[in-house]
Amino acid sequence: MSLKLNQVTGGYARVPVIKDVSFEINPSEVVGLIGLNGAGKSTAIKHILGILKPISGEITLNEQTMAQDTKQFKKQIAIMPETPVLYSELTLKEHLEMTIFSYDLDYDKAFERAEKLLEILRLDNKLDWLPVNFSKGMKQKVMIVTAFMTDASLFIIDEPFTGLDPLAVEDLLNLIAEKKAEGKMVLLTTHILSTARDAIDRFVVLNDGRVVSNGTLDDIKSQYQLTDGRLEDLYSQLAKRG
Ligand SMILES: Nc1ncnc2c1ncn2[C@@H]1O[C@H](COP(=O)(O)OP(=O)(O)OP(=O)(O)O)[C@@H](O)[C@H]1O
Repeated sequence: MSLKLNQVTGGYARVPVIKDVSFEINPSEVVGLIGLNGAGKSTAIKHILGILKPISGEITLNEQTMAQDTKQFKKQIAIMPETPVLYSELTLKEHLEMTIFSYDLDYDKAFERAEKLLEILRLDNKLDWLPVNFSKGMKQKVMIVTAFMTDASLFIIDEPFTGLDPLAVEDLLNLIAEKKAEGKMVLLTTHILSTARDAIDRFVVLNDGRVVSNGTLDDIKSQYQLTDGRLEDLYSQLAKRG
């Protein structure tokens, strides 16, 4: 089981935004995709999800490309998007059911998993609520539930920490650790390195659409000579390198 990006160049309307991007994620690995605003993180994710097609290069998940079996490929990926995607006319329960149907999950087992997640995230008495009733953080929590109730092999979690309260951040970090222990792969993008650093096994640093580093925290610290241990200082170095 692995996700592999092999020399992927791609972008919008055939204008390259990510260039020659290669990295992989292995089972039980949490990879942090990091970089400045506009570095190409979301664009890379859109290629993995098949929303954008590479101009060149290849993406495989568990040795298969999306073109080989689109439905199977997509079923193996769960996404917690940066901006929650909720349907205004569907209740929380109906969102859970939509996930069950789109991932072809066993209804009872998946619903049981979802109920446990709702309890952890303190949303368990809100099954009949509509999105209009949810706060920003609650909407993000719904996205956590719909991602983590699946049996995907790759979990993509895009900038999750900004709208969540400290308890929910801790809950999410615990859920990520659980997935890792189950042998799943996690791709996490965030600017909040102080929160994420202990959860991340390997950092893939993008700058201007290219991978400029791929390594552990210690590798990154030594590459960028972050002597006082502040990982955030990486950003000013990236800005200088432009
Ligand atoms: N829909 C789009 N059409 C054209 N260009 C886009 C589109 N979305 C993003 N871009 C461009 O692609 C580049 C990379 O953007 P991307 O959203 O991938 O960056 P990011 O690393 O995710 O940034 P952030 O940290 O701000 O979320 C930027 O130059 C941006 O202007």
